[in-house]
Amino acid sequence: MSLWIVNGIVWNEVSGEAERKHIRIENGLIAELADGDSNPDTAGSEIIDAGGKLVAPGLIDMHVHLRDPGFEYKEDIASGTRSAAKGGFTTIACMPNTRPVTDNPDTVKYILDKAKTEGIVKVLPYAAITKNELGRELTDFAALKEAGAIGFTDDGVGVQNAQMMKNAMALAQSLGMPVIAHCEDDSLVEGAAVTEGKFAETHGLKGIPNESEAIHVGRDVLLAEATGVHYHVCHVSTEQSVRLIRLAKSIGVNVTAEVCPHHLVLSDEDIPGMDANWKMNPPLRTPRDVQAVIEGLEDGTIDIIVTDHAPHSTEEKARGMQLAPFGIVGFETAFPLLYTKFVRTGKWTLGFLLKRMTEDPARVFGLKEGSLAAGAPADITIINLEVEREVDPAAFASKGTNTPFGGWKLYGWPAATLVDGSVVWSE
Ligand SMILES: NC(=O)N[C@@H](CC(=O)O)C(=O)O
Ligand SMILES: [Zn+2]
Ligand SMILES: [Zn+2]
Repeated sequence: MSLWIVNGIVWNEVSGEAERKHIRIENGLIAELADGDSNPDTAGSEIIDAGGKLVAPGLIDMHVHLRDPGFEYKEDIASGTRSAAKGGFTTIACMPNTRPVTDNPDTVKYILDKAKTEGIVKVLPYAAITKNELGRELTDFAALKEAGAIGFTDDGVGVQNAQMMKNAMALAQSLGMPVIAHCEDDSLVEGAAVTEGKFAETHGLKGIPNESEAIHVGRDVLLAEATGVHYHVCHVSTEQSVRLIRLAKSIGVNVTAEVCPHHLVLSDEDIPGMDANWKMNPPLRTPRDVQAVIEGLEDGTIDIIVTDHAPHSTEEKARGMQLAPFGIVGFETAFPLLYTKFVRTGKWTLGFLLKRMTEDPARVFGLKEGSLAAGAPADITIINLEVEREVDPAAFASKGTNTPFGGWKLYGWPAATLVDGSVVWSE
């Protein structure tokens, strides 16, 4: 049976304007975008009336933590994909810092199987670069690719040894797979919880310096140049990293990069006190860094936006700034935050924001999703741009409530999410 989404507002990249359209879906694929003034023949079809809401390609998040297997008290594939769908995401790529670490084909298969039975959005697993993410021994890249892994990363920790990273890149390159890097030199961090900057100074804390991230970016773009691999930088947070990626791109290195909403809207000077809901890795940086990552995203140095959704339990986060684990949840605030802070204020067009969360991640990782073109999978998010609501962590679909954005008043709330033409979530 066909499905019509009528009276939706669709962003037209060519004209740079929003237009009213009716969308026909057949067999889980986009079949047709009809003019909003036309009167389509919907007889015998199912109909969703978007009622003037935005109809966007389903959002794509290439950096998330589903915590399954092993840390299901923080999140699992059922709760994590529900949280994603509620945030408007239809494809998510999950990190391998699970228990066991996703460093073996069985764990990749477990994630894919469970996503099929209990997940409600598309789940793409990454596999670890090194066994147990310990940085000592490479995993079996060929077997992990065969099992369904889409790339290799030790997210959560940096690969400390340059030769290990070079070997990983050469092997990934030979298999046509990307290497995705959490950039952090352990010797420069040593137990610090927040960035070097005003907050650390005021509270007499040791800070995490910008170089701890950028030194890996610099090393790795050289190794990417030498090996030719597609090298993707995780959660860019510093001015120095942006500068290095910009230079590497200018000389043709095959490098791409991502940034998180929190690094675009918050600096260390916004941290209200010793509250671990403001603790994540990389940490909130200085206002100067925030400006640099915004500019990097705007000029294309940074390709995509990801949430780095990193749920932890209330008990873990209650251990305080110094002892609590790093990470904040992100699915259910990402779009409203960026829409409210950058689009409603006139800094970005709606098209710019949508592209960085749909078409660009699809391009960078070679996915067929991320577009409303005829023939594309009917992964769709219907978003209410006009209603203001308060962020209520207690109402999250995620098991995690660890967010610094509780109580923020935002616009741009998803109203319904479709995957392959089926409604998987609606308010
Ligand atoms: N970002 C975080 O602060 N934490 C992530 C790890 C990571 O993304 O490096 C986690 O797994 O909790
Ligand atoms: Zn990371
Ligand atoms: Zn992460």
